[in-house]
Amino acid sequence: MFKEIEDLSESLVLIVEDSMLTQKVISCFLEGICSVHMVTSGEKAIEFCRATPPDLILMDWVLEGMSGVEACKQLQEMEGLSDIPIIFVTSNISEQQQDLCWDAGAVDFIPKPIVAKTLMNRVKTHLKYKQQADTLKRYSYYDGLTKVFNRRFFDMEGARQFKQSIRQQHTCSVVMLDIDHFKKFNDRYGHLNGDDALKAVASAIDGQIRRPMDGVYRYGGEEFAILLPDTEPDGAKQLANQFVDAVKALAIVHEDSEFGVVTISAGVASNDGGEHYQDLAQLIAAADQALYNAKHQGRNQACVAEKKGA
Ligand SMILES: Nc1nc2c(ncn2[C@@H]2O[C@H](COP(=O)(O)OP(=O)(O)OP(=O)(O)O)[C@@H](O)[C@H]2O)c(=O)[nH]1
Repeated sequence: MFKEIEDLSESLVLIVEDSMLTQKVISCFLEGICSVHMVTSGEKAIEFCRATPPDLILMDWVLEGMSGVEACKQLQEMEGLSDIPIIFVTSNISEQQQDLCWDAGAVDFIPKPIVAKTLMNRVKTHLKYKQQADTLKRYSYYDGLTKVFNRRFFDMEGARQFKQSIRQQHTCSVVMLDIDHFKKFNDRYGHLNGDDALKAVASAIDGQIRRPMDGVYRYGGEEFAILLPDTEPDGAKQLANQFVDAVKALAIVHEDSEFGVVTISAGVASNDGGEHYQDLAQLIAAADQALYNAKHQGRNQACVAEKKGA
């Protein structure tokens, strides 16, 4: 599982240090282990992390302007940045100062004057921990078979995106997809071929996604959900039709289907920025009803949910 974790060369370490000499010493010791970027203040460190979150931060205690401890505290409180490990590199640190570092969220210390072996080993150890944590996170968000996001992540991310769309009065759309006559496919071609078909369908759907915030999730056995934040009903319908066409174009033979190949049906629902649907469950129920209509009207097509009260 952790095979890919051996190589640290792609890991990025941010050095926050105002002495040019110390910057040089640290980057020299880390050469060949990982990539490094250097900044001279806590403010610049925060700015850099916002744009390019590093895998590890080596933080000086005494800095011009914001102190290292203050920068550490602020980073720990920022969404998406709180899991970046921070090691303090500092000399003559008192017990009270050590307390302050731990309380701010530091994971370790490296004493000055810097001993090359200590620096290299601490950096390697923390980069490996970070890689392992990132890998575990990835595994817990993805579906093992199809490599798209899993249901657990959908439940978390979907609820968050739905709430955000209500707060910002933006439209949020969802497409529910289901493979047509998949039971018959499994019965005729076997479960392993069924698994291969599922993988190909997931990849074809994922291949249609262009915006970074859009996401494909395996919702159930042969059912997928696609979350489309900031997407108007027309755009969602267009994308749903693209999914239908892309799966048909795979031309996976299915002799027990009226289409001769594997196809999908899709249902689309959108909350139009207001309180159209109370929560994500209602939005999904509407998309599911539209999916049912698509099945009922002959499959291999996408239907849009009827407006409430229509
Ligand atoms: N190979 C494989 N099959 C799966 C997996 N998950 C669910 N299925 C199968 O998908 C089939 C779904 O069958 P149904 O719900 O009856 O739907 P359907 O046959 O696609 O019929 P319609 O939806 O009406 O077109 C079942 O036979 C499940 O066993 C999986 O991970 N791998």
